[in-house]
Amino acid sequence: MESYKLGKKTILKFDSEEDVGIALAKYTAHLSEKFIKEKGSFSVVLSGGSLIYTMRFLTLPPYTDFVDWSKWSIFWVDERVVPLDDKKSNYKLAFDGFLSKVPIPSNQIYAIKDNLSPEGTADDYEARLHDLVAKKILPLSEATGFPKFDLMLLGMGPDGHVASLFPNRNQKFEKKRWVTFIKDSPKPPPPRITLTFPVINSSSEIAMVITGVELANTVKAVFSNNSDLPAAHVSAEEELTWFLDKDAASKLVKIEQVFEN
Ligand SMILES: O=C1O[C@H](COP(=O)(O)O)[C@@H](O)[C@H](O)[C@H]1O
Repeated sequence: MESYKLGKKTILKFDSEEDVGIALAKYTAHLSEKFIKEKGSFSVVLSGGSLIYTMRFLTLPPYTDFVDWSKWSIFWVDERVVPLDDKKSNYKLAFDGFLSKVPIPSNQIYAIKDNLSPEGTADDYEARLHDLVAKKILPLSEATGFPKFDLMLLGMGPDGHVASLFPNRNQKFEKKRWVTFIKDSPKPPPPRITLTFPVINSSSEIAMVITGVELANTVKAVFSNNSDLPAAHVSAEEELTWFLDKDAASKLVKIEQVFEN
C-alpha cells in the first residue's frame, strides 16, 4: 500500500479492490471506536453503487463481534426516489449487502419516505435532519452551521459525480439547503434526492472509495489543476481519505503529483 498525506487529505493506493475493502473495514471500525469513545455515537452516511460491495469485510469477523453496532446511525448521501424494495433503491442495496448482516437498531436507520414526490422526499429528509439536530442527536458544525456527520462513505461515477451531484446539473451549486432533489439525473433513475455540498463538506471524516480501471481517467481529471468535477469539490472538516485501487490510480503518473497541483 502506498500512502501520501498533505494537510487534511490522504491518498491510499492498494494493489486490489479486495485490499481496499479490507482497509476500509479497518478504517471504519477504528473511527467507530474513536467517535463512540468521544461522543457516545457514530453517524455514518452511505452512498449507493459499488461502495456497498467494497464494504463487505465489515460484515465479517472480527468486525461483527467488536464493533458496537448499537451506537451506529445510518443515513444516505443520496437516494433514488423509488420504492425502498425496488432494486434501484440505495436503501435496498445497503440493506441486502450490509444492514441485514449487522445489528444496527432499525430506528437508527434513516431511509427516505418512499411515497412522496422528489421535492417532497427532499423536504421530508431535510425536516427529519432538523428534528435530529433539535433533539441533539445530530450536531451542527461550528464552522459552517450545517449538520456534521461523523463519517461519509462516498463513491464516484465515471462522469465525476458524487452523491447525486452531477457535472451538468445545478444541484452542485446549492449553498443553503441541506437536502435537494433532481428530476432529470443523467444516470438512471432520473428522480433522486441528495445531500448538498455544504453538508457533505461539513463531515468530520470522508472516505472516497474508488476502484476499477473504468474510473482511472476520471481520477486523473479530478486531481488535475482546477478540476471542476463534483468529486474535486469534496473536502472534510477533519480528514478526507481517498481509497484507490491500483487500477483506479493507474493514470496518475505519480500519486504525490496530486499534491503539487
Ligand atoms: O448513482 C449513484 O452512483 C454513484 C457512483 O456509483 P458507482 O457504482 O459508480 O460506485 C454512487 O456513489 C451514488 O450513491 C449512486 O446513487
